[in-house]
Amino acid sequence: MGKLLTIHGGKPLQGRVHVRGAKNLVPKAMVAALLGDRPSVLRNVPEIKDVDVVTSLLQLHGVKVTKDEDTGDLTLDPADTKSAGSTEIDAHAGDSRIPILFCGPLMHSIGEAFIPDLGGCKIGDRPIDYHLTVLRHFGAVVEKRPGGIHISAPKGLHGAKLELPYPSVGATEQVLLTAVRAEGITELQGAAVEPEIHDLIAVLQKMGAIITVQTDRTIRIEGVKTLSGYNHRAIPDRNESASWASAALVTKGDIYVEGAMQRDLTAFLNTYRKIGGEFEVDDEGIRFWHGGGTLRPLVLETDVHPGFMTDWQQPLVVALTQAEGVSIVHETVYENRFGFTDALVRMGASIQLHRECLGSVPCRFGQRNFLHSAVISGPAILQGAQIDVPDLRGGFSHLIAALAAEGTSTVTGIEIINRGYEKFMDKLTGLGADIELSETAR
Ligand SMILES: CC(=O)N[C@H]1[C@@H](OP(=O)(O)OP(=O)(O)OC[C@H]2O[C@@H](n3ccc(=O)[nH]c3=O)[C@H](O)[C@@H]2O)O[C@H](CO)[C@@H](O)[C@@H]1O
Ligand SMILES: C=C(OP(=O)(O)O)C(=O)O
Repeated sequence: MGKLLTIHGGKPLQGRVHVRGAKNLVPKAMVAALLGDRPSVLRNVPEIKDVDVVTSLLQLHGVKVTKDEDTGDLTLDPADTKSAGSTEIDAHAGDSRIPILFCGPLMHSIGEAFIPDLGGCKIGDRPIDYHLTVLRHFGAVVEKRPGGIHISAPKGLHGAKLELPYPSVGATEQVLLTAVRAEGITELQGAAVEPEIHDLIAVLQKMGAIITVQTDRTIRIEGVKTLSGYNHRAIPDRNESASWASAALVTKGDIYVEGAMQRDLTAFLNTYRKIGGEFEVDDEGIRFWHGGGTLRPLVLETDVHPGFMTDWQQPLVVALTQAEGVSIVHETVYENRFGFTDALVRMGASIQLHRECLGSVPCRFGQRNFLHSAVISGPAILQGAQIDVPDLRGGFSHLIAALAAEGTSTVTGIEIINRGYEKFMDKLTGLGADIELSETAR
């Protein structure tokens, strides 16, 4: 049995939501706890599926994970870390990309790791070649096994001079989580510098790591023999914050996002202002609202930090369907992140996809036959439709389109949205959305 969400559109979302720790940091900080010789405490942990998946994987490896029922804080005790069977690991890996980050910590603590084939959003091919290349440079031996890879370090792990072909977030985290306890110095050039990476570095520094971040995307790590635990409050989820901001714009609403942090949303806020969204920042969060009148079209390119984050793109495209005129969006991070626009077109949006790079940000997809640029003409009157959620952000985007549409929409596959949006149904109801949940035979 699956869930069917019925959405009666046309009501502005109004009120307050609380955004907690970032999906793109919390599970990684949980993995970092494996590197310590003492328990760690992680605060501001959201109730999302990716946290459940990592909790199960850590428990399978002998890590004691205890949740404080009042605060939700997690205590992670790695004292009894052990190997786990590949079949069990596979069964618990879920739809997440985090298992690949267990490589370094498990090799340091038990000498080997089985990494299942990864989940995550199907928004491109998402290879793990950078991860495997850097791990081999550290001295790891990688073997393909049914359902995943086995990785070991028979001669130990040593520091390395590394350069990423593209500033991959995951591969940068792979380097950090491996280099901190490798013997000697690691220098990584071409590193990703997203706020979640800085927060992971803060976690590792609390544990005793020595990490320097230079202004030219170079990260230098001096390996240490042992690390202790940490006590850390995770940075708030900037991607969830941006999603609620887009929801306010699309539904002509007014949403105060408690926990939203201006510093990590600079590029988003600039774009929001240019298209006609209003916002007001205070110490606890940011209020986002539709400023009245018509929204303005925009030329936008996604990019690595400090550029416009790819995970903000999908909800913002829904807002651009409501702008008066032609907008152009060039997606340069993932080759296949516009699949969700099919449903928007069925709802009445005018969106054409192109293989060419419609922009100037250097992009790996231009000559490779990927529909990675979108031309959006608005404003469109959206109509309710039947929708099956394709991926996390695409799913949230469909929800806000349906909430703004005339008539009723029915949405299946909403479970995916739990990967990154804590209690999104409760939050939508609290904002006045007219929605009902029922069971379907799917
Ligand atoms: C759990 C998590 O934190 N997910 C985020 C993380 O994903 P993730 O860490 O998977 O994203 P990456 O930054 O690694 O990917 C960026 C690009 O590099 C490519 N690539 C990556 C690794 C590799 O070995 N080979 C390769 O070619 C990918 O296919 C993609 O085109 O950063 C992305 C970019 O900010 C975000 O959209 C995701 O929300
Ligand atoms: C692409 C995303 O996540 P993941 O890397 O977990 O699939 C996302 O959060 O939008």
